[in-house]
Amino acid sequence: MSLPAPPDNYTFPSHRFNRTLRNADKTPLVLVGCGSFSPVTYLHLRMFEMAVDYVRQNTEFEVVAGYLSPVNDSYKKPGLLSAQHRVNMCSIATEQTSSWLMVDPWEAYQTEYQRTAVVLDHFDHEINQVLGGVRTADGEHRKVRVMLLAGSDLISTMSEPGVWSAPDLEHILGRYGTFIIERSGTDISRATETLGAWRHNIFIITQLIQNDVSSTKVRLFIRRGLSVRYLLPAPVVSYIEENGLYLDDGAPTSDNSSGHSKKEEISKDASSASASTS
Ligand SMILES: Nc1ncnc2c1ncn2[C@@H]1O[C@H](COP(=O)(O)OP(=O)(O)OP(=O)(O)O)[C@@H](O)[C@H]1O
Ligand SMILES: NC(=O)c1ccc[n+]([C@@H]2O[C@H](COP(=O)(O)O)[C@@H](O)[C@H]2O)c1
Repeated sequence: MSLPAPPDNYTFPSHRFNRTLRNADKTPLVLVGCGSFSPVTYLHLRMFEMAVDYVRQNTEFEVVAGYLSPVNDSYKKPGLLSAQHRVNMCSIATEQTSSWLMVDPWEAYQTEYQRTAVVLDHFDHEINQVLGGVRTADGEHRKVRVMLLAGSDLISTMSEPGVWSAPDLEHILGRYGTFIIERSGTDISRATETLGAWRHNIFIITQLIQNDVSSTKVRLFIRRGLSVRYLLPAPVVSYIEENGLYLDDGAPTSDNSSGHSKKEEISKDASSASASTS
């Protein structure tokens, strides 16, 4: 797939990228979490920790980096605050609470919505072509595997007609693969039953300590004047308070007033994707 030009002044964040593989027998892996992150919560950050534990205990991969990729404003999901605020909140959360997570604003700062398949291609390009992959302690080059990290609610939309194009599913699940964090309210076996062809590339992670925080609930609490402390990092709570975010339903979110639903938008993108890839 062809990649759009990078946003102005863009550089791929790699300051926390582990460029030397600890175990030369393992395959280097980068986890990419795509989502609205409006706002980012502790659960979003924990998804990466759960994935790292799962990878270490159950797979032949070694995680060398983890990225949050906030979705573009054109996604037009209700409650989607501007990309700038969402990127800022994700950056505050990762820089102040994690030693290895990074935020990539490439997708958020594009001039239009970018499908997840294209976002994964962007990561693959930056990591394997531009950075040149990683090396073992002996200096041997290794290509890095890029995989999507998602909750089971997102994966269940892959069986809904019109949300993802068939070529995109093949691209995401066949070429890259995914780690799925189970989420209460989604039946994981039903969510994945139509994805059997890519079973070898789909890893399901059980939440041993159930956490059903969602950005929607956080936004609702803020609107009602309820505390959201300890649901998201304290510096993110301060950022929200200082900027008066999420106090009312509409402003100052990104423009979601055009009347288009998320599904209509994605469906439109997905069909143009099918047309361009077939
Ligand atoms: N409680 C949770 N358990 C498992 N996965 C989650 C949970 N919350 C979010 N995710 C996953 O995090 C990713 C980013 O999601 P997103 O930013 O849309 O969060 P959200 O909290 O579901 O947002 P919203 O409430 O605005 O729909 C998605 O893959 C989603 O499935
Ligand atoms: N066709 C697609 O590429 C497609 C479809 C639906 C959601 N997504 C992605 O899923 C992520 C999370 O979406 P939600 O916030 O709606 O759960 C976003 O990054 C969005 O871009 C991609």
